[in-house]
This record gives sequence, structure tokens and C-alpha cells, in this order.
Amino acid sequence: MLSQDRQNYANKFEKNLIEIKNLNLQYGSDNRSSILALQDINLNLKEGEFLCVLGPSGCGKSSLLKVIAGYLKPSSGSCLMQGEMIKKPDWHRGVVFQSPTLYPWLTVKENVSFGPKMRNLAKNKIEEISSYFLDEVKLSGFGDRHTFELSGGMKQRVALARVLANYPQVILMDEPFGALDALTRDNMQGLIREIWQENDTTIFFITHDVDEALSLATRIIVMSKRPGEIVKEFKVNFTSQILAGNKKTVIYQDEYFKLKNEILEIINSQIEK
Ligand SMILES: Nc1ncnc2c1ncn2[C@@H]1O[C@H](COP(=O)(O)OP(=O)(O)OP(=O)(O)O)[C@@H](O)[C@H]1O
Repeated sequence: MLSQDRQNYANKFEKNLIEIKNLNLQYGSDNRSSILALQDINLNLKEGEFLCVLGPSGCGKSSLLKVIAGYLKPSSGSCLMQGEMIKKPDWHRGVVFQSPTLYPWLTVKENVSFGPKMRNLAKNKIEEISSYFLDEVKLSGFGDRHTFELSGGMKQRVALARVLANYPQVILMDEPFGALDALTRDNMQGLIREIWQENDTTIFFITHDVDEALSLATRIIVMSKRPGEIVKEFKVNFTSQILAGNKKTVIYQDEYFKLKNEILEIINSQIEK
């Protein structure tokens, strides 16, 4: 795949969903103990794109996600969704963390139904939505189980179905597969790739794994060490090639290796020696 083709593919995502302008985030107000986590972030998240964020540990990836989610307010600059300032968490921005936060006293189906119930949807609609998304994450037969009966990968699929059941405009994922074994992780990557394609979802995805980013993203941003700034971005489309064909043939291309090395070099240059 020529880099021009990659560029053209990524450019098909045009419409801004989230606009981040000149954003700084500082923890603590006391000058001596305060930490500048994010510095001068300018980033537009486009509708339908799959954006992966890479960077050294502590560079501010989770902090950026928390600002977008509405958990944290920027110290300066702005973070807008469809032109509106993000002020607090909202169902329109679904969040999936590395450790799934499920309600252990509820069944799998009740966990997935929770959001639609809170939004006072009709009983039959709630049933329809929860069945649909349990099926999407391949857990149809597990609706009556309790979450403690499930494996780590299954719990993460419930967490994903629970977020999807709210039809969010964007899904924010913070190393969602970081705690899973290699095989489960590969399956989960396949699942999120399909869900992204089938539902035209917009995804903001933090990972430490360059291969994960390359095989999922339509765009990758690489951040500097703290205070986190965006060092470089890459438009990629291996994910659509994988959807259309065979993962192995895609990840053994020269183009893939070249990009992987370039990204690894940037990340390594940011790790404090
Ligand atoms: N609540 C907090 N109070 C003070 N400092 C914080 C707080 N949360 C994060 N930090 C600091 O801000 C910086 C960025 O943290 P953040 O968790 O966003 O980085 P990260 O890139 O997600 O890290 P990792 O990859 O290790 O998860 C770090 O130096 C961290 O110690």
C-alpha cells in the first residue's frame, strides 16, 4: 500500500466530532507540587475514525482520555464535542477501562440493560437492545450469568456491550485489552474491529502496543514524555485491509514493518534513560 493511498483512506473521515484546542492540563495548583500532564494539545477526532494513542508511560494518555470523557477539566484551552464544551461525563461518550467496571450483583444482561433502563426506554426496547449487543460481543448464551462467573475477556466484552447499548457517539478505551492473554487479546481486537466497521463507531483507543495500534487504527498519534505533547501522527489503513483479507499477509508487509520501526524509534526517543 502506497503512503498516498493510506493518506486518502484516512482523509475520508472529515467531520470533527471532538475538537481539542491549545489544551493544557495541570494536576494540583500549588506551584511546587503541581504536575503539568498535558501541554498544548491540538487534536480533532473525526466522526467514524479509529484513533489510537501511543506514548511512553506517564505521558498523559489517560489524562487526555479523562478530559474528553468529561472527568477532568482542562487547566487552559478547550475540549468541545460537536461545538459544545465538554463539562461532565455523558452517555454519548462511552468509556471502557483496562479493568471492566461491572455491577457484580447484576446478571450479564442486566449489566448491559443498565444504561437503556436509566434512560427510561420501554421494556421491549431494552430487551431488544441488550440482546442485540450481547450477540454483537458473542455472549448471547451468557445473559443470565453473573459477571464473577466470566473470564477476563468475557467481562471485557460485557463492558463493551454495556457501553454500546447506549449508542455512544464515541467510545473511549483506555488499554482495554492490556490485562488479557495474547490469544484473547487477538480475539478482542478482531471483535472491536468488526464492531467499529458494522456500527460506524468513532473510537479513541489508548494502547502501549504498537502492533495493536497499527492493526486497529485509521490514525495513530504518538505523544512525547511528560508534559505530553503530540509528536507525530500517522494515517494508516491496515485495519481495513485486515477486515478485507488475512491479518498475517497484512502485518508481514514491508510498509507495516517500516511504520512500526518509525513509531518505536519515536517512543524510545521519549523514554527517559
Ligand atoms: N490525579 C493525579 N494527581 C497528580 N498527578 C497525576 C494524577 N493522575 C496522573 N498524574 C500524573 O500525570 C502524568 C500523566 O499521567 P497519565 O496517567 O495520564 O499517563 P499515561 O500516559 O496514561 O500513563 P500510563 O501509560 O502509565 O498509564 C503522570 O506523571 C502521572 O503521575
